[in-house]
Amino acid sequence: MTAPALHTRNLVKTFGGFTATDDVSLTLAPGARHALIGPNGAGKTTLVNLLTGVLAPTAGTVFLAGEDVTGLGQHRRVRRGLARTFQINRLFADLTVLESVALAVGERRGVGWRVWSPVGARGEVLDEAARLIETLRLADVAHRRTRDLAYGRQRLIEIALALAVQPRVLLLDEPAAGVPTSESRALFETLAELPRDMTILLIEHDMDLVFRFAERISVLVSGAVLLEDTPDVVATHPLVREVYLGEATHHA
Ligand SMILES: Nc1ncnc2c1ncn2[C@@H]1O[C@H](COP(=O)(O)OP(=O)(O)OP(=O)(O)O)[C@@H](O)[C@H]1O
Repeated sequence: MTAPALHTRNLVKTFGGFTATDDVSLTLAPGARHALIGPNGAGKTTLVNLLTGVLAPTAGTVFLAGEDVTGLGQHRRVRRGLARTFQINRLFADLTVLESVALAVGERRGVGWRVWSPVGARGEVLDEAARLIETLRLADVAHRRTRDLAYGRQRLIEIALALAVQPRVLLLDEPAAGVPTSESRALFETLAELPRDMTILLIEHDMDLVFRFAERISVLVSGAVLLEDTPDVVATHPLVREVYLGEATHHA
C-alpha cells in the first residue's frame, strides 16, 4: 500500500496551558485535494506551522511519504518535498516574473544567483522557469516587474516559487487572501490544473473557493478536527453549519 503523502498522528501543541492543536490526526493520500477550514483562532496557522516545521509539537508525529519528519526543520522538510505558500507577500518587487521564478529554480538546482552568470545552467534554469510560468498562466507578464502586477497574479507568482522546489506536497495558505473576487476565480481555475500527482492542502477562508477546489475537507474547531468528509457532507452537516458556516457569514 502506498504511504499517505502527508499524515499526522495525535498532534498536540500547547502554549502555556492553552491547547492550540488538540490531538489532530490528518491523512492526505497522494494527489489529494484537501482543505482545512475553521473559524478564526481554530488553530489552522498553528497546524500549518507544525506540518512545515516552524513549530515543534508538544506531542504527536508528522509523516511525509510515510517517514517521520517531526524532528526535522523547515528546510529539510522542503528538501523532502513539502512546500508552502505564505499569507504575506514575499516577492522581490523589482524583479521580473521570470527573474523571480528563475532564482527559485536556480536555488533548488544549487546554482543560486549564479543563474545570471554567462556560464552554467542558465539555459536549463530559464527553460524550467518559463515552463512553470506557463503552467500558472503568467507567460504574458513574464518580463514585467512583479510590483506592477495585479494582486491575484502576484499570488500566482508565489505559488510558482513554491512549485519551483518541485514539491510532492503543496500547502496553500490562504492563496486568495486580499485577492478581489474578480481575480480569485482565475486563480483557482489555475490551481485546479496543477498536476494531479501533487498533493495539495488548502487553507482558505472563502467557502466558495474551498467547496469548488477540495475533494476532502477537515473542519478544525478549538484546535481539534470536528469532522472530515467530502464537501457535500461538510456543507450540510448541522454541527458545521452551527459552528463554522454560521460564523463565516459574519466574516463575508
Ligand atoms: N505563539 C503563541 N502563543 C500563545 N498562543 C498562541 C500562539 N500562537 C497561536 N496561539 C493561539 O492559538 C489559537 C490558534 O491560533 P491560530 O493562529 O493557529 O488560529 P487560526 O485558525 O489560524 O486563526 P486565523 O484564521 O485567525 O489565522 C489562538 O487562540 C491563538 O491565540
